[in-house]
Amino acid sequence: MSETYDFLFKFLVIGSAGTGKSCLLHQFIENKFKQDSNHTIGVEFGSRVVNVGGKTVKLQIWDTAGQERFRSVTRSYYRGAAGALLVYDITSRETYNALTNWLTDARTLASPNIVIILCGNKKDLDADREVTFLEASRFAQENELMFLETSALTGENVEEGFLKCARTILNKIDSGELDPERMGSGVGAGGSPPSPQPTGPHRQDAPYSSRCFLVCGTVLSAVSHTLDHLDKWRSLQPLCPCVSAGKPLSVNMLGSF
Ligand SMILES: Nc1nc2c(ncn2[C@@H]2O[C@H](COP(=O)(O)OP(=O)(O)OP(=O)(O)O)[C@@H](O)[C@H]2O)c(=O)[nH]1
Repeated sequence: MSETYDFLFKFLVIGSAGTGKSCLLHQFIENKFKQDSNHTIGVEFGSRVVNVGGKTVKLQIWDTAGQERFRSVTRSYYRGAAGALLVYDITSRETYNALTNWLTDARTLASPNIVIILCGNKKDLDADREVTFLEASRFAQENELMFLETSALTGENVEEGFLKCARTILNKIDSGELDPERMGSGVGAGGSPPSPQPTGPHRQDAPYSSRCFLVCGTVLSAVSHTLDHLDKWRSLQPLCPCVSAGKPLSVNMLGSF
């Protein structure tokens, strides 16, 4: 059955490795905590239709890997995002200190006007807290971000985070500040999803070349070629026109990297 919605928003979930990005996405989509979450390889994807301010909005959410070695791949998915959850772990000052870099990437590669909500995740681990609510809210204020502390484990504020971001984007559309018709706005009208438009070697107009597979190989080199990992890879495959244009990936090809 096809879904109907008024708008489609492209969202990113960004932040350092281990902050709980995949668990936040899972909690939002499945309404439960993702047990045994592994590091994301490249980019994963989820979507959910929500009602915000009387409108039906489909959120197309890209969960990016936080590990540095995937940074060049994940950066190519920023373009055209309307909103982002910027995640740090309240029990890890290191992940908080990295926020400025993530923010710069989002505003440079997605759009200077991207709507960002800062999420201090693992709120349930208050006893191990390394970052206070007050300092993070100051950081948010100084950088014009919305801010919430969340817990992917208990579900606290997870829905609120995504909805707050969506509501702000809708308000910008209503006020005329954001033109949904503009290319790269990250907003699509009902039934016409904005394409992911990755840049770099995966960009839509890139002809097939060995270089494309080399980049894909960078992702794959981090993993052994078990069927489980092949499934992970397949979640990226439709986004890479180099692969989808008649060059299906096989276990043998994986083995050749
Ligand atoms: N206590 C607690 N643990 C959490 C929470 N969210 C995630 N975790 C744990 O934190 C670890 C990392 O979670 P992930 O969701 O895989 O982290 P990630 O940010 O997606 O990591 P990368 O994919 O490497 O970027 C896992 O062991 C989770 O079980 C939370 O809200 N509370």
